[in-house]
Amino acid sequence: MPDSSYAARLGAVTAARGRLCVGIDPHPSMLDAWGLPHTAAGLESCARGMVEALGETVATFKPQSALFEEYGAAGIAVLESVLDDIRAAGALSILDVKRGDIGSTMAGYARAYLRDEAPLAADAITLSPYLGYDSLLPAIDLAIASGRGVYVLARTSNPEGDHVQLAVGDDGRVVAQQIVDAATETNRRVLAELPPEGATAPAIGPVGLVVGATRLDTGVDLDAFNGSILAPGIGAQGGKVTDLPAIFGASLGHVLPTTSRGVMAAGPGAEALRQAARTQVMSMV
Ligand SMILES: O=C(O)c1cc(=O)[nH]c(=O)n1[C@@H]1O[C@H](COP(=O)(O)O)[C@@H](O)[C@H]1O
Repeated sequence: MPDSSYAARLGAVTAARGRLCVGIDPHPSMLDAWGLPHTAAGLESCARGMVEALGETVATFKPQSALFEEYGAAGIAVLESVLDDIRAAGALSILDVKRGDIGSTMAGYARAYLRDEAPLAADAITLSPYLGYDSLLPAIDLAIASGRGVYVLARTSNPEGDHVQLAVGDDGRVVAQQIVDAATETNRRVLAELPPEGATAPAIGPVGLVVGATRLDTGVDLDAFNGSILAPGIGAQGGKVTDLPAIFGASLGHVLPTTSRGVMAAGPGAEALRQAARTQVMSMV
């Protein structure tokens, strides 16, 4: 089990390395660009090459599970190696699996990714709340118990999400705001139960949110939110690091700006990848 909470480890690694989260999305088109075959061996060169080039400078990596799963057992084996590489490099892994299920089987997904002995154990995973925020509780509870984190989709980067996420509920709040408020409440409960540690106590809880960086007006109020915010959509989807202050305002300090193809497209050369990551970080200041 990790020796401290996800929030504490995230705080330490981002303080040392900055907040950029680099996605590992080995699309077939990315393998083509890197001159690699569409095989598990090509996948391995690409995905592990990303961590080899950036593992000691980037704080968090977000491998996208489907792009490994498409190679079957061999792809899953590569994903396990990538998660090990991230750990060995002193970075944190946010495995993008977007899981969401009824409670009883949600517990199975939780064991698959959030249990110490799990071959695919990550520091955090992404979750989809479409079956109801409370259906995610088995994963949230296991994450809390095992010093891990979760990121719940609230306001996604794609335009097709609007009709669900901006639908207005009985109490006048849009669905995305209900997710933000539910996550805030979970974090408040967890933080209230922590022993008083004074200045060393983490200021944020284990439940993060995904809020895309592709629009200036997210339609949700994040001011009271007390968790980490994953902000994908930078680069290939049109989001810009320079827009983050306008999008996130007072919550900016909790944001992990996230890009996958925006860095990967510079590969396969390690120095070119490092330069692409540096360029993203420099435009954040
Ligand atoms: O949960 C995610 O990571 C995610 C949520 C979202 O709203 N939008 C979004 O793009 N993502 C993921 O973030 C990554 C974006 O990749 P790029 O567009 O190449 O930077 C992909 O793995 C997406 O699945």
